[in-house]
Amino acid sequence: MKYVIGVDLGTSAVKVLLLSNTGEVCREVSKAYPLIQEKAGYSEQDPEEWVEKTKEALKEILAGFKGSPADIEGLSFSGQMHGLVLLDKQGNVLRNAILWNDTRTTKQCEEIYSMVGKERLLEITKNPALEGFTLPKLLWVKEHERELFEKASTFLLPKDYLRYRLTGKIHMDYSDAAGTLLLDIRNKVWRKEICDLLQIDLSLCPPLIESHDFVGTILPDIAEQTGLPETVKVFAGGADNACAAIGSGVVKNGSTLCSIGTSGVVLSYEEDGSLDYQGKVHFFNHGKAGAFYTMGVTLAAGFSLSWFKDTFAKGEDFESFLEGVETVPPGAKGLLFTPYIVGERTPHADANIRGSFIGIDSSHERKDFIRAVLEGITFSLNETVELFRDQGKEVHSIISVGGGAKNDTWLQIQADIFNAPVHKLSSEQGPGIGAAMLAALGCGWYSSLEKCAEAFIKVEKTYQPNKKNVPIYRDIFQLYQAIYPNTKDINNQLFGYR
Ligand SMILES: Nc1ncnc2c1ncn2[C@@H]1O[C@H](COP(=O)(O)OP(=O)(O)O)[C@@H](O)[C@H]1O
Ligand SMILES: O=C(CO)[C@@H](O)[C@H](O)COP(=O)(O)O
Repeated sequence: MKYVIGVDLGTSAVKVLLLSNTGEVCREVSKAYPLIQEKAGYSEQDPEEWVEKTKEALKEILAGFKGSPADIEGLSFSGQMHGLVLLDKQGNVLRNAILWNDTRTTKQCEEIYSMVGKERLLEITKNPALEGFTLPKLLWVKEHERELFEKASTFLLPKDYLRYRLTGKIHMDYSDAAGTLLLDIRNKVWRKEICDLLQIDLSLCPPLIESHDFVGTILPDIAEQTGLPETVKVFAGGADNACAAIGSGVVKNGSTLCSIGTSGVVLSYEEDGSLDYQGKVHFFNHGKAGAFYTMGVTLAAGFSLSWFKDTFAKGEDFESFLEGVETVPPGAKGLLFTPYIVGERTPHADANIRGSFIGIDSSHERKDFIRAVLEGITFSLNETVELFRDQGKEVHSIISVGGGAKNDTWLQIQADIFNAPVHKLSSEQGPGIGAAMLAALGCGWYSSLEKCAEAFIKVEKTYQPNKKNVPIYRDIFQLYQAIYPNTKDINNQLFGYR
């Protein structure tokens, strides 16, 4: 038996999976790290934490592994997207990473539009300027931390930095580079035109590679610290959403994915880069070479639930926290929640908007609030499902992955609100499985990701939409949609008090 490892560098934790060549998940270890939120709108992490926690997780995987370490052939990565890691000439980290859910860069997004032009930006990158993307973060550091910026020799995204520390090699793969706003996504080159207009030195952009490309073997000291053999081949890996697509079999036309991690995304496969969504949804390179995907993003999906738990039920585990939500009727007895607790992306690209509970009644109990949070997150994701349907995409069924796919009631709520069967896979770790599949492809075990998907991906259970609940949720969704326009102005006025 041969094995591969998938490392998913998430926002809440790094999750390391060991899979056999038949796609069985043999070992799984997760190590959490904190967010650093210095003020409202800021979100950072210390890259050293990613490295330390990954080494700990790998060591634990190896310690409990019954087979021979020499049979572990390959390793690849999936990573939270967009986060800016700045390195100096010696490869040292210059500051904390500024993450995808950090929204301090509204001014820099305006600067991008005024220097590059909205139309031109869309033409090259197929995406609008959003606070979460990497280029606005680079501009923020250039403006606010000039001295530090001048020391920068290259920038990386989170999993690229981790790969660099494990192999000593500096690269970025296309699926993650697509989220920087510097990549011409159809021609797969860094765009000098954007760099020049914004006075960013093109040499800051690292060499580009495909997600399944071989990068090198792991460094001897990493092998020694983790127990991995020095022969393990490392492959580039991809953006976590591209990897979640691979790990759920979204590698061909007509398949849709819902991934609920810290963020939440609804994602659809695109064969080529020709369709024009006018920037209403994100449009990125897939981890499958030559393909693309479109997706809408809820900034605080799982994060809304964990925020509510940590604030009002600190220390409780998710299982006991979610107990009883299945007894609350759809609509949480007239209680609605919007998950805009760190701003929003799809369909409202608005860094200032904040969340609401609407309809609080003295009869409401804790479980009603929790149900309202689950429903609100799902309504937000349904905005993207509806956007896809409006563009003529058929959403026949949806594969659900990520931490949010651990709970039965939530999966049923997804089927009822999306009005489509929802498939739960044998492992909810879509991004980690996708990373392992890239390693399996790189090792030459399979001739294509499609062939690998046939072996690695198994549907465990399907949740059919409940005929009674679908029309109830359809009506409540319209009320949910009315909250954004009615709270936008109030939130703008509250901004100064945050
Ligand atoms: N048992 C559970 N039931 C429902 N949701 C859960 C459960 N455990 C974790 N989650 C949700 O999953 C999220 C983490 O998912 P994960 O895919 O690990 O995120 P990330 O990749 O961003 O680190 C948490 O924020 C939480 O809301
Ligand atoms: O910003 C995006 C996608 O554009 C996020 O989806 C990040 O990629 C973080 O992912 P999770 O940690 O929530 O999986």
